Amino acid sequence: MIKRIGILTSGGDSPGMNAAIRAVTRVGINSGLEVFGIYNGYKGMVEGYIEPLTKESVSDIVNRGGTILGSARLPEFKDEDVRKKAVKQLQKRGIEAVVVIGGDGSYRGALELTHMGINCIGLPGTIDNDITCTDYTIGFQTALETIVDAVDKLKDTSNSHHRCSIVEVMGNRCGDLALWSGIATGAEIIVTSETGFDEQEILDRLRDLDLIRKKKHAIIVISEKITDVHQLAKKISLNTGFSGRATVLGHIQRGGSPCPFDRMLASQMGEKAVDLLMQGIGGQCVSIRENVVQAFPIEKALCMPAESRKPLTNLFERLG
Ligand SMILES: Nc1ncnc2c1ncn2[C@@H]1O[C@H](COP(=O)(O)OP(=O)(O)O)[C@@H](O)[C@H]1O
Ligand SMILES: O=P(O)(O)OC[C@H]1O[C@](O)(COP(=O)(O)O)[C@@H](O)[C@@H]1O
Ligand SMILES: [Mg+2]
Repeated sequence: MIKRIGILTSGGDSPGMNAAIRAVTRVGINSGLEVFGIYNGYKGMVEGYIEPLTKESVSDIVNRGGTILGSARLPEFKDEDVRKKAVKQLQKRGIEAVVVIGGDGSYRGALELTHMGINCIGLPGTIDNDITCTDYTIGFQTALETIVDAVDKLKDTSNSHHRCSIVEVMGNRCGDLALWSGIATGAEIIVTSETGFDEQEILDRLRDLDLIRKKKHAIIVISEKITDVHQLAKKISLNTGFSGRATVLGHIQRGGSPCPFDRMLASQMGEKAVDLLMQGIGGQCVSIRENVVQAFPIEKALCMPAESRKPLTNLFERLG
């Protein structure tokens, strides 16, 4: 039976990571384990920035955004020699297993560590919702709320000025934040890597919305890394009846108090991670599928093709 586990947060932070840290710590301690916080992701693991966590040290964080453990990206962790240093740091402290809260990159690190004898369980902490084996990642719903709030506000001012507002949202090649928020705010156009980007089609559609549909404003929600939204705004001003304005929401989407759904998800997933480690299981990640929190092999999770969002794209078109 294991006695000591570690916990870390890695990659881009997400609201709900703290709730997951709290759940792993409290469930772990209540199950007779000693729990160690590993600071700044894999960087802290390599450097030995590791300290014990107590029930008290995770008090009052269930509602806080960010991560009390800090997060970092350490590309060198792909190097086996660097990982060996990390394993030594864990062994020195008798830490036999680790809960890794992060996205797909962090999962790769967790799998490598498991292969090196440190059982790891991954929890999906990312706003992007780009972990295919889970219906929702911890932080996605909160980020969605932030985006919806921002778009609602932009809608007001766009309406007053006969404007087209382009709102660029995060997602790192996953269009879920754009698609969900576009539907929830009644946007006129949604652009993701799945829908594709055709500038001419967008300009034609905006002219139609202006001249035929007599719309007072238009909202375009677009995923990051698709086009230069400021240039697009200029083209809209030049070629349609709307004046174009672009807003890049940026890191504001990553902050804020987690919504109840994310707090619940983080708590349930944290509990599951501890239970798995106590059964001697590693190399798995926790997911929620059709409302059931369950384990899934990381190896499979990393090569699972993204589910088509066609049904939601169709819904969006039928709502137009
Ligand atoms: N192939 C890999 N092998 C080992 N560690 C990795 C690998 N890919 C990523 N990592 C580690 O995970 C960290 C976070 O990955 P990243 O892709 O930036 O964020 P996320 O986990 O949120 O997707 C990286 O900085 C690196 O330390
Ligand atoms: O914080 P950075 O380094 O600017 O990275 C921005 C990226 O991180 C994210 O916010 C979250 O991505 P990960 O969860 O995979 O780290 C992406 O949506 C975005 O592309
Ligand atoms: Mg990622």
